[in-house]
Amino acid sequence: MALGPLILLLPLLLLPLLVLFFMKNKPNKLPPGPPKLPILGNLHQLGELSHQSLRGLSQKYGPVMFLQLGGAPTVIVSSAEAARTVLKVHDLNSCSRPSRAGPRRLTHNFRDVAFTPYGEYWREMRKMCVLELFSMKRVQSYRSIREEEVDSLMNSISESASSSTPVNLTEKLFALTAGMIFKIAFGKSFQESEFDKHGFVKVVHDTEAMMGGYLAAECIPYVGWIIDRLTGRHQRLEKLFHELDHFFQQVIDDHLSSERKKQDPNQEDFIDVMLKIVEEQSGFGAARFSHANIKAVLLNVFLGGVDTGALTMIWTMAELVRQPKLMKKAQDEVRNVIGNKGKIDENDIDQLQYLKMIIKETLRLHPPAPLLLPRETISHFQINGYDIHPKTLIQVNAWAIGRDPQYWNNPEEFIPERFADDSIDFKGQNFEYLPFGSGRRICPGIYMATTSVELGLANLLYWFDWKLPQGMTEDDINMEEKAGLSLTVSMKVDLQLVPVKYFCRQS
Ligand code: HEM
Repeated sequence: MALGPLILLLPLLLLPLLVLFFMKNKPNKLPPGPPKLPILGNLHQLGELSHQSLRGLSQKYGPVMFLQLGGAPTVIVSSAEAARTVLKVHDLNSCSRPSRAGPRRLTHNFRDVAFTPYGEYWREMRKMCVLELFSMKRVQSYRSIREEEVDSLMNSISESASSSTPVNLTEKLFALTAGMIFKIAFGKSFQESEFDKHGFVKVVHDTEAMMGGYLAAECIPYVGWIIDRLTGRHQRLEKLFHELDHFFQQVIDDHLSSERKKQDPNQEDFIDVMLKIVEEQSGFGAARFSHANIKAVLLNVFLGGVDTGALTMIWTMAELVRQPKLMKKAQDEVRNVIGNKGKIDENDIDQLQYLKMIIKETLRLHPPAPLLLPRETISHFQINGYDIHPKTLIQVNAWAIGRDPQYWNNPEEFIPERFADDSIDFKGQNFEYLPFGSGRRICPGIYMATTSVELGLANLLYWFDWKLPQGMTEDDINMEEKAGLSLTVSMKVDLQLVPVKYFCRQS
């Protein structure tokens, strides 16, 4: 048979298939969003304080907004209702994480819990973390560590108080949370570790930048990898990986050394706990739990535990010193509850209701992770009638939601009393208030975080009055946020305050 007529008939034969194809892939209703550039998409509109620029854009385009961030289709969620739809109604559809190159490298190919895409392995890791590392019982077992670290900070502040010199609270509080995490996770003193203070701050911030940002290779096809090499980003990632890996390997080796003293089973550090799991190999299906898993989890703990807690305390002190009436109310509370006891017991903290409101208010105005951690969708769903496709990045702007006048009166003002009736908390059920996220991926370290933050702040308020350095007034405190592509947001300028002894410490 001649082929000519067959070729002519081909379009007719294919027509039904084409109709079916287009029906199945009918144009979708994506959320609205700003116009985009070729290749970059909307990356150029993010700015260095992306939660702020995204709030600006969402005021124009709506609480469910579509952006193309380089190669990544992204939906920005900026209302409590839309956050509820993503984090509760469609939690299972949207609880994965994007597989970016920075986290992939630093977590030994996603052997951690925080950055690992959703699946059986993540479920096992999350279970292990929740039951073994961050449980209430385990966190309580570290009480003496928290108390020792806070005590040593109070002693060092006392020295500055004797000479009436300002204290760099940003550095001190960072060293406090680092001190706690080093002992809890690595069984090692921060002061005696190889990281000096500034070196450590830098490592934490570099790691956050790598975890939060993109490599050009991920955004710009074909040539992106060249840009990463020219800008040095690729080399920085490799250097950081080796630096962290060397440190984690050293602390693991110390634990395996025959010279190490037998640990009190009631106060095992995180490495002790995880080395036992390596030995027993329970759970984790076919995947073996190895030293690489330990290192990846340690990285999460190091990132989750140090910066966030320190930032919460720093922003709190900055807000209080700007409003002396609130500072006094908080100090009166803690001094009345503790009296002349000269020691704050963690059991006393439950009575510090005003302090708890203050911490909630700080986390509303200054959530340490303003866009939570990025999520990636697994399957298609709709929000407000818009289609959200699989493999879409979802960012919830918790910072913008926490300052939205639709949910909060005088949202830009620091008013702890708004939490007086206790009906709103941060456990992920109030979608207008999400400092720890919500749903399957909610922060598993809430209890660990709040115990350290409450103890640290209660002590700062009990032992000292706080004055501004000479020549400064309350309005001079710079409350701006530091620009940078990071997962967390710090104050632009370090907080320096002068401590004045209220009680004399017996050290
Ligand atoms: C004030 C302190 C803290 C804040 C504000 C905070 C906030 C957050 C947020 C917003 C997320 C992402 C939630 C989501 O995707 O919905 C998260 C996840 C996480 N946080 Fe925290 N966090 C804090 C302290 C801690 C501490 C002390 C630890 C442990 C030492 C920790 C460990 C983690 C881990 C492992 C995840 C990942 C959970 C997962 O993906 O399954 N965090 N945190």
